[in-house]
Amino acid sequence: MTALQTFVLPECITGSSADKALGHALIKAWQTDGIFQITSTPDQELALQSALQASKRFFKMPHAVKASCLSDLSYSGYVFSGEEVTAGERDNPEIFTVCKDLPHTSEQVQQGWPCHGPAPWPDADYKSSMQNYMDELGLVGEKLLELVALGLELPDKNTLISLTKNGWHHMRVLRFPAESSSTSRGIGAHTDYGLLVIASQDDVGGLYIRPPVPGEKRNRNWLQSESSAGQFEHQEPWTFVKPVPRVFTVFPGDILQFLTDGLLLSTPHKVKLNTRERFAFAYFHEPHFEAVARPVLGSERDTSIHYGEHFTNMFMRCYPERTTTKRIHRENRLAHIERLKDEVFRPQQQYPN
Ligand SMILES: O=C(O)CCC(=O)C(=O)O
Ligand SMILES: [Fe+2]
Repeated sequence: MTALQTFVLPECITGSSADKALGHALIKAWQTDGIFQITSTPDQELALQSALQASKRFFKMPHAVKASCLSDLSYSGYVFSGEEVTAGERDNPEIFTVCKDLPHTSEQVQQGWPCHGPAPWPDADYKSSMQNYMDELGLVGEKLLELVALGLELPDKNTLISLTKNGWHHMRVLRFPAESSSTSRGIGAHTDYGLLVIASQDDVGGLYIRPPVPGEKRNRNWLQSESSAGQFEHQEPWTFVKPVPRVFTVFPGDILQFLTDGLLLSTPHKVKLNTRERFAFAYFHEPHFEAVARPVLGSERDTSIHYGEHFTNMFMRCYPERTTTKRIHRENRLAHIERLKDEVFRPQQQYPN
């Protein structure tokens, strides 16, 4: 394939004909390539470089210090190389995950909601550089969702961002070791769980994505019985995502596939190790924990995904042995999800007239 298509985001989205044309172009790029690039602004680039330097400092810390950045309340924190498994095989990056950073005093943490808690930062400097970068990407995510709504010709350009107010956005910072004589596996083929994946990488290279293939059946990864982990791993086509300075790459996650009834597909991707260590960021722009997503296209409009349940299921599936998962089981924290779903789906009370 030639270079990926690259777009520049406008200052703000008004719904103008230029915005609509851009929205259509983004949709078309995803439907043909599975991914596109966005040119970053100088502020975004500064935030990225600061987060990258801070992350390199973090990963150089002694293993015991990194391993102590762990929480049994939230999935934020350190993931050691080999802890994550995709389709039964160990993946090789070490990772720092940042989920919503909620103080012990917040209502949901006090009540014991699953996945809710403070992020176990190694220090204040790492926290501020990561939060600053995530805030920049949050603005990119919101603009993209407005453009996507316009590109899908939804009657209201706010349809998708109505799901993401106080969204459960999260981020993975990944350090991949250089390949060795025993392995070149980075991460096995998978799809990501949410609406949008906004990724950036250094100059080393290793990410591959699978473009849409006409007639190919794609799994619905949000269903227990249709995990996309490991699918197509050894089957072409895969597109190498060439490192390009000063761009983000963007592709759809599972929830966008669900919302669009498969018009947009959650892009499968995998990572191969290279001859040098590699750093990458994967930012996930997500619905609010309590949001209920229903398809905006297609004939299945009355099906739904409760986002908090989906996130919790996916992380429990990914980290069955993590202390966070064990505490969810031990304290029956899933009962909170059941209660939230009951509140949404309980039939309206009938009053005699
Ligand atoms: O290494 C990358 O570029 C992507 C990482 C990834 O797929 C993930 O963290 O889910
Ligand atoms: Fe991923």
